[in-house]
Parts: sequence; C-alpha cells; structure tokens
Amino acid sequence: MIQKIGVIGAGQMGAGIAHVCAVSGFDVKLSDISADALNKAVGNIGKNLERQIAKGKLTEAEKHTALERISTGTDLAIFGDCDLVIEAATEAEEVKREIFKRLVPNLNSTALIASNTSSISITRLAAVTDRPAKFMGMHFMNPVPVMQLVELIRGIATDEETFQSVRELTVKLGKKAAVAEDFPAFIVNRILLPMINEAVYTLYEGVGSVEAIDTALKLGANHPMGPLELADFIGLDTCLAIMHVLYDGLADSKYRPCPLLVKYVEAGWVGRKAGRGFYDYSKPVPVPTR
Ligand SMILES: CC(=O)CC(=O)SCCNC(=O)CCNC(=O)[C@H](O)C(C)(C)COP(=O)(O)OP(=O)(O)OC[C@H]1O[C@@H](n2cnc3c(N)ncnc32)[C@H](O)[C@@H]1OP(=O)(O)O
Ligand SMILES: NC(=O)C1=CN([C@@H]2O[C@H](COP(=O)(O)OP(=O)(O)OC[C@H]3O[C@@H](n4cnc5c(N)ncnc54)[C@H](OP(=O)(O)O)[C@@H]3O)[C@@H](O)[C@H]2O)C=CC1
Repeated sequence: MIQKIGVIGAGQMGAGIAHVCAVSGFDVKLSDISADALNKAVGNIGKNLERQIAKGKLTEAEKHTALERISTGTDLAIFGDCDLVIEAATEAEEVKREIFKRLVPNLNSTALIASNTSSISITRLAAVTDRPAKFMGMHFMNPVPVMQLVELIRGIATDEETFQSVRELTVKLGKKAAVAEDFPAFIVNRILLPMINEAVYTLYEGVGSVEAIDTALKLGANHPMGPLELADFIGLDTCLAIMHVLYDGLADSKYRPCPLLVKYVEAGWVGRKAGRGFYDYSKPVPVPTR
C-alpha cells in the first residue's frame, strides 16, 4: 500500500510530481542536491496551487493541507519511511545511476523505486539497485498538474505486484496510464522529440523563422504550443539528452540531434528555465531569439 512518496530532484517535474501527490492525499518527501532548488520548488508548487484555486478547482484549506504534506531535505535519509521513491533528476544516465546507488542504503526493504526519465533504459537503471523487481518507469508529462498521461514502463525484471501498485497509484493521482515497452524514449518521446528536432532543423536550414514555425503548427495542426515553444518549455538540455538516447539506442541517423540544438545547449540557452532558448523570456511577452 503506497502512502508515503519520495521525490528526488526538485526541478519542474519533481515539483509537479510532489504537487500532484500532495493534493491527492499522499505524504511527500522532496529532495534535491540544492537547498535553493527546494525552496524554489515549494514556491512554484504554491503558485500552481493558487492557479487551481483561481479556477475553483481547489480551496484555500486544500492548498494549505497539501503544502503541509510536503517536507523537503537534501539528505537521502529522509526517504527511510517511504513506500515509493520517484526519481526526477536531470536526464543524464550517470546522474541517475549515482542517485540510485546512494539512495538504496536509505530505503526500507519493501520500498519501490520509479524513474520519471523521459527516455533512458529502465532495465539498465534498475540494474544498479538491489531491487530490479521493484523498479519501474513512471513517466509524468509536463506540466504535471495539468497533463493527464503517465507512461508506465516495466524493466525486464519488474514484477507484477510492483506494476499493479504503481498503476493503482497513477489512477489515485487522477491520471491515465499508457503502457510502453522498455525501448529508447518509450512511446511519447519516440514520436514527439523527432518532431521537435525536425522543427529545429527547419529553423537551422532557414525554411522558416521561430515565429513562423510555431505559428504553423499552432494554427495548422492545432498544437497548444508550437514545437520550439514546447522545446523551451521542456528544456533544450532535456530535448538534446532524449535525442542522444534515441540516436545511440536505435543507431539510426534520422535521430541525429540538430547542430543548432547542440549549439543552444552549449550556450546554456536551455529554454524557459534558463530565461532564454528559442525565445527570450526576460520580457512579459516572450520574444523569438532568431
Ligand atoms: C519531455 C517529456 O519527457 C514528456 C513531456 O512532458 S512532453 C511535453 C508534454 N506537454 C505538452 O505538450 C504541453 C503543451 N502545452 C499545453 O498543453 C498548454 O500550453 C498548457 C497546458 C501548458 C498551458 O495551457 P494554456 O491554455 O496556454 O494556459 P492556461 O489556460 O493558463 O492553462 C491551462 C491550465 O494549465 C495550467 N498551467 C498552465 N501552465 C502551467 C504550468 N507551467 N504549470 C502548472 N500548471 C500550468 C493552468 O493553471 C490551467 O490549469 P487548470 O486547467 O487547472 O485551470
Ligand atoms: N522537462 C520535461 O518536460 C519533462 C522531463 N521529464 C524528465 O524528468 C526529469 C527531470 O526533468 P526536469 O524536471 O525538466 O529537469 P530540471 O533540470 O528542471 O530539474 C532537475 C533537477 O534535478 C536536480 N539534480 C541534479 N542532480 C541531482 C542529484 N544528484 N540529486 C538530486 N537532484 C539532482 C537538479 O539540480 P541542479 O539544477 O542543481 O543540477 C534540478 O533541480 C528528467 O529525467 C526528464 O527527462 C519527464 C517528463 C517531462
């Protein structure tokens, strides 16, 4: 029975996962290597709870109770009484492997582990823990409070009890599950990221401007965000990491990352979270940077 949930990584996804779990009645422990990131995360959770109050989806009392359910810390020892720990740190395999190696000694023997990874092999990540049968992918979508989908991915060793427990949790969080096999980038990003990468190629080759490309897909295909706006929203570092996983994992040149995407990430222009990507977010209305 999952009641106490740990979340590692207090970025946009970790904060969103903590938000949704707390609002749904679960006790949440949120950790990050940076105390500053934790403070920012709790602030963002408060702001997003306010959005829900403004739309009549939550009361002030429910916001207060949800925030009360969230405790934070930079020491992995806070996860000692958790039934499930969800990792939502940077999309880098080495970072995740290191986290799991340091996490395991702090867990009780029955705790489950999930990764919110966008693309990385669940089987490989599970193999660095002492409990591959209790490990799986629980892939939320951004922004977590709004997007209905959670992609569930079994590693080769994930047992049925673990899968059913995480699937039940997904439903209790008010989300809908889609089950993907453990292959590079699973379903959502196997399809979505090549589209985003193609949008960057379209810009790189001068077929259209940032504005034209995003307008074309918003008005031409009814996308809520244009592909370049969405890339900034996801994080260009995360987009590039996912393209590398596809390119390395499937060995097909069609997944080669666009050189312009590489250049933006090398410049640190990683999108909304850095204040600059394909758009400049320093003004009230984002302005295309190209
Ligand atoms: C990379 C991966 O591994 C997988 C992924 O996540 S891929 C990315 C998947 N996500 C997408 O494709 C998002 C596409 N964009 C959208 O759906 C919409 O632009 C959006 C929901 C983000 C914003 O919608 P919008 O109509 O422009 O704004 P707005 O009307 O203000 O917001 C709609 C709702 O979203 C909420 N919202 C908007 N932005 C938000 C944010 N950044 N965080 C939390 N909530 C947010 C609003 O509060 C509002 O909530 P309610 O529905 O509860 O009232
Ligand atoms: N962005 C998106 O749209 C989506 C992302 N995901 C996945 O979710 C995960 C997180 O993505 P996202 O939230 O966007 O990333 P962010 O960069 O916003 O947040 C990552 C957080 O993890 C922290 N971190 C880094 N190393 C460690 C560590 N060793 N221990 C604890 N925390 C650490 C980072 O701290 P610091 O900044 O100090 O390094 C940062 O606060 C990734 O695996 C990503 O692929 C899944 C769905 C959607």
